[in-house]
Amino acid sequence: MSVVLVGCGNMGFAMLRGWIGTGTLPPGNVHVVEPLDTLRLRAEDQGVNVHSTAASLPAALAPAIVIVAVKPQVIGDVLADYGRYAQPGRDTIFVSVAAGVRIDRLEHALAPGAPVVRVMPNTPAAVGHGAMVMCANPSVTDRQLAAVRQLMAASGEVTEIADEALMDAVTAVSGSGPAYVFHLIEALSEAGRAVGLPDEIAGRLAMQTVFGAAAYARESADDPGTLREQVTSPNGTTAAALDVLMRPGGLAALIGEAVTAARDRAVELGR
Ligand SMILES: NC(=O)C1=CN([C@@H]2O[C@H](COP(=O)(O)OP(=O)(O)OC[C@H]3O[C@@H](n4cnc5c(N)ncnc54)[C@H](O)[C@@H]3O)[C@@H](O)[C@H]2O)C=CC1
Ligand SMILES: O=C(O)[C@@H]1CCC=N1
Repeated sequence: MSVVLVGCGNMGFAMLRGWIGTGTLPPGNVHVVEPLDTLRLRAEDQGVNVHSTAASLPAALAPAIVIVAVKPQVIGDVLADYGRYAQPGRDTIFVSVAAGVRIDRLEHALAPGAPVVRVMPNTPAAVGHGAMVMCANPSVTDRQLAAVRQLMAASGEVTEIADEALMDAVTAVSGSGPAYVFHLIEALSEAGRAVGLPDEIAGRLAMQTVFGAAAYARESADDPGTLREQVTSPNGTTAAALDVLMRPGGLAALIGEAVTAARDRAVELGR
C-alpha cells in the first residue's frame, strides 16, 4: 500500500514517525510532500521518498491513501493539486486531519463523491499512543475504511464516529488535549521549583507523575475519581491541595472553559 503524506510539520511528522517506527509502512511505500527544506530533510531521515511539490510525485503513482496534514487555512488550495487521484476509476482515499474543515468542503476541493475520511489525531501518535478519531463519508467502502483504520491504529487508539458534528468537540478534547497535559507538566514542575526542588528533580518528578497516573488510570478498574480519593488521606497533604484545585472556579471550571474555547475555534476554522 503506498501512502502520500502532504505536509510534514508537527502532526504529519508525528504520524510518520509512528508508521515507520512500528514498521506499519515500509519507508519506500511512503511519499512525503513538504515544501520546507528542513522538514523535508527530517522526513527523508525516516527513509521515505520526499518531494517539495505535488508535481514531482512519480506520474505512475497510484496511492491507496493521500493524507493531508496542512493548516486548515490552506487545505482547499492544497487539495486541488491532488484532484487527479480523485478522478473516476481511481481507488485513492483522502484523509484530512485539519481541525474544523468539514467533509463537504474537502469533497468540494477534490471531486463530488470523492472518498474522504476526516481524522482528528494528536501528537502522541509519534510514540504510538495517539487518540485517533475517524469519520468517513458514504463514498468510502468498507475495504477502504479498513485500510485507513489499520494505518491509524499504528498511531494509537482508534475511535470511529458517524456524526461529523462531534469532530469539533473531539478536536477540543483529544486533538488539543496533549497541550493541556504538557502545560500541566510545566506547571507542576514550576511549582516544584517554587517549593525548593532543584530544576532537574522537579521536572523529572512532574513528568513521571503525569505518565504514571495516566498509565495507572488506564489499567485500573477504578474510575479516576476513585483513584483520586485513594491518594487523598483525610486532612492530609492531598486534601490541602485539592481544596485549592476543586474550589469553585478551580481546575474543572478552567478546563471546561478551555475546551469550550477550543471547540468554538474549531467551529470558526470550519467557516
Ligand atoms: N499539531 C497538532 O497537534 C495537531 C494538528 N492537527 C491538524 O494538522 C494540520 C497540520 O498542523 P501542524 O502539523 O500543527 O502544522 P504545521 O505548520 O506544523 O505543519 C503543516 C505543514 O504543511 C506544510 N505545507 C504547507 N503547504 C503545503 C503544500 N502545498 N504541500 C505540502 N505541504 C505543505 C508546511 O510547510 C508545514 O510543514 C492542521 O490542519 C491542524 O489542524 C490536528 C490534530 C493535532
Ligand atoms: O491547535 C490547533 O488548531 C490544532 C488542532 C488540534 C491541535 N492542534
